Amino acid sequence: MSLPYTTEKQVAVAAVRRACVLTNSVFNKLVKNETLTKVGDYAAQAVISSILHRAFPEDPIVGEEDAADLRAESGTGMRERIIELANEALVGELGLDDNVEWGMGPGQEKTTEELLDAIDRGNYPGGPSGRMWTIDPIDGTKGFLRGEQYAVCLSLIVDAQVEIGVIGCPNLPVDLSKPEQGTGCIFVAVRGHGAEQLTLSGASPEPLSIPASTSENLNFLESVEAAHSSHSFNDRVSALLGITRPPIRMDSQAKYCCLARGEGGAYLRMPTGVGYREKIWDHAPGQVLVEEAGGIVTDSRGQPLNFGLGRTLGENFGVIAAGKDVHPRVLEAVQKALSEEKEKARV
Ligand SMILES: Nc1ncnc2c1ncn2[C@@H]1O[C@H](COP(=O)(O)O)[C@@H](O)[C@H]1OP(=O)(O)O
Ligand SMILES: [Mg+2]
Ligand SMILES: [Mg+2]
Ligand SMILES: [Mg+2]
Repeated sequence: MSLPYTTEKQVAVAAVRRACVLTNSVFNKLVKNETLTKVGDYAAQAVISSILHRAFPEDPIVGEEDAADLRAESGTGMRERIIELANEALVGELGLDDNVEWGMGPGQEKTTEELLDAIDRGNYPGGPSGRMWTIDPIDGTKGFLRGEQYAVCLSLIVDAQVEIGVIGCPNLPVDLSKPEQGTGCIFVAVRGHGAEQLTLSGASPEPLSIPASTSENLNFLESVEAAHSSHSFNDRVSALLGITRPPIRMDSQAKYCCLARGEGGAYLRMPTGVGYREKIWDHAPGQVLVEEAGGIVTDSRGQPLNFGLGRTLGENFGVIAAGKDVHPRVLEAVQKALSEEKEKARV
């Protein structure tokens, strides 16, 4: 029997690989010299959306970016730059089995209008039923611009359940403890069929599973940006758990990837203020990856993340991702820290 979603998985990995080549070249050509933010985000969404559309023309897409500003822009050459970069990524030879037999070999150059439309195809509002893809072309834009961690993130959601997650991390060491081994990995999970790490060229799959953990070898993975998740809350939870090791801070869903391969031990993301709603593209690929590596992903109340409510996670409050043995302990400590905060606010 063939594995489910074989074509979807191949197309998704091919799309993420091409987008990673693109974002790498955007960084080297543009970001290093001038701060041209958003070029990589637009171009990568155009590439991934074009590849998905060729393979699955009926599938709707929930993408982070839209092309409204880009259509209105004139005189800066930004739009031309994006079109050129996207076309380079679409037609370039990647030198691997780029699935020509699936109709997925290098594509044809596209017109400006076609690529702007491809970006705008990410405007699907989401919802509880049917198939949809989520794209975060560059997750962790702040990390990308700093030359640190970022991720190209793609998922397939079917009836509100994440079935496939693919996360490309061009700057992530193959092994955090052995930086000399080089950087660049792609993480892939198919629901019910495990999680694996590939090289950036899509080769050498290694199965992933989260090892058992104790407080001694536990430390939190958390955002670099204090505005995106509360560092002080994590410090309190660490203290309650007797964790002495400092947190591992990194941008993007690379945190889910590290967790899935046994680095860190828990990813805790608590909101910093009222009002921000987490986006489905920021968590869908990470959720299936961690679950397929044997972990648990919930919000801070222990509720599953709800991917069927539209473009955001709705009422889900915070995220706790951890191995099976660690998750209940973190959840309990989070509850304790939350009730301490409430108590403090009362007096
Ligand atoms: N106030 C906020 N709270 C939580 N996440 C946020 C907030 N503002 C932006 N984000 C999102 O957090 C993600 C990055 O998380 P991290 O800091 O862990 O790498 C980005 O997708 C970013 O979205 P955006 O790209 O729209 O800025
Ligand atoms: Mg993001
Ligand atoms: Mg993004
Ligand atoms: Mg963004």
